[in-house]
Amino acid sequence: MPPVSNPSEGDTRYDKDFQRLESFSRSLKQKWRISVAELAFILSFALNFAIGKLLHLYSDQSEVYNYYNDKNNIFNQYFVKKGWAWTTMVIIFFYAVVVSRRKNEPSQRVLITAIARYFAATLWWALFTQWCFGLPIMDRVFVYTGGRCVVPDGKHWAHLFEEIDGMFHSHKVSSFACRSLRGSWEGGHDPSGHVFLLVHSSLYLFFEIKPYWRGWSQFRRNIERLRGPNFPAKLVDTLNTTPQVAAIILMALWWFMLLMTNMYFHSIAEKLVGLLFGYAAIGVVYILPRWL
Ligand SMILES: CCCCCCCCCCCCCCCC(=O)SCCNC(=O)CCNC(=O)[C@H](O)C(C)(C)COP(=O)(O)OP(=O)(O)OC[C@H]1O[C@@H](n2cnc3c(N)ncnc32)[C@H](O)[C@@H]1OP(=O)(O)O
Repeated sequence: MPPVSNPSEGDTRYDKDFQRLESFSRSLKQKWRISVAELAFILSFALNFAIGKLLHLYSDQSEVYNYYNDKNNIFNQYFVKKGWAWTTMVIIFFYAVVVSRRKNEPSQRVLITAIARYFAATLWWALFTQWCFGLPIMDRVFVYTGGRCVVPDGKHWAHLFEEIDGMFHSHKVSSFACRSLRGSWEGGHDPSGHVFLLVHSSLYLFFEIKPYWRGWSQFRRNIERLRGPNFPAKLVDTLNTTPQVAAIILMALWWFMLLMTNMYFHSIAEKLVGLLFGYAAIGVVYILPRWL
């Protein structure tokens, strides 16, 4: 029979651990102005990176190269590749519910600050992945480090391409345009757009929904209400009382897709650069103001 521990001894140990955790949480808040939950979520992307690498190294090849890291998989093509549109839809839905539930309180201030933060996050996403006074930042990093778009036939775009050894090279077209021309993106350091987008979007959603979070037990109660008949009506009801559910589902998908990217695509350095750019704007928008 296993030894039975004295319950009061267990309680004391539990109390001590709890006190330690509380004092860690206090000092984290005082020194770094972030909570344990925020730190855990921020670090979860580094953990994702480590798990992806370990799976890549130690799993069976058939598990590493699976449906979810095929470029044409549904989640990549319809979700990640349109990732900011999904994030936008979820946040609009979230604030629509929040505002509709604040019956007697004015919502103007809440909305104005939420819209300002949304535009700041959108601006950073656009500058990094779409356009930054010409090439987006991720493509600029690539061409500044010696990268080129190489196509077999670039005669029609002579002002953009230079012919070298029968192939056409350009450092003026974006990765998106290069892909459309069926060219290859060669040389240079190519920061991972996927890592950036998935981290940036998850952190943005996390920091937006966090002030409205009522704890896991409330969340569990609302989810448990989904059981039984008439699921669609109950789902609508749950989304109305707990709009965080929509954001959490999207964040779970982003975490999973990030794991696939970490398992299969890009070099370690390229993923780390994507991760740092993903952290950057969120740090400026949500954490930096706490020091002002
Ligand atoms: C309160 C709030 C109020 C709000 C009030 C709003 C008011 C309303 C105003 C509206 C204001 C407008 C706001 C804009 C509204 C939008 O949001 S509309 C815009 C919609 N567009 C999007 O969302 C686009 C999102 N996509 C992107 O940003 C870029 O495509 C990406 C994903 C960053 C590009 O990354 P990339 O260069 O493909 O990434 P990279 O990691 O380098 O990948 C390399 C390769 O590996 C593959 N790969 C990497 N990881 C994976 C993986 N996990 N699985 C499979 N393949 C993978 C990639 O597919 C890629 O392959 P190729 O496609 O090149 O063959």
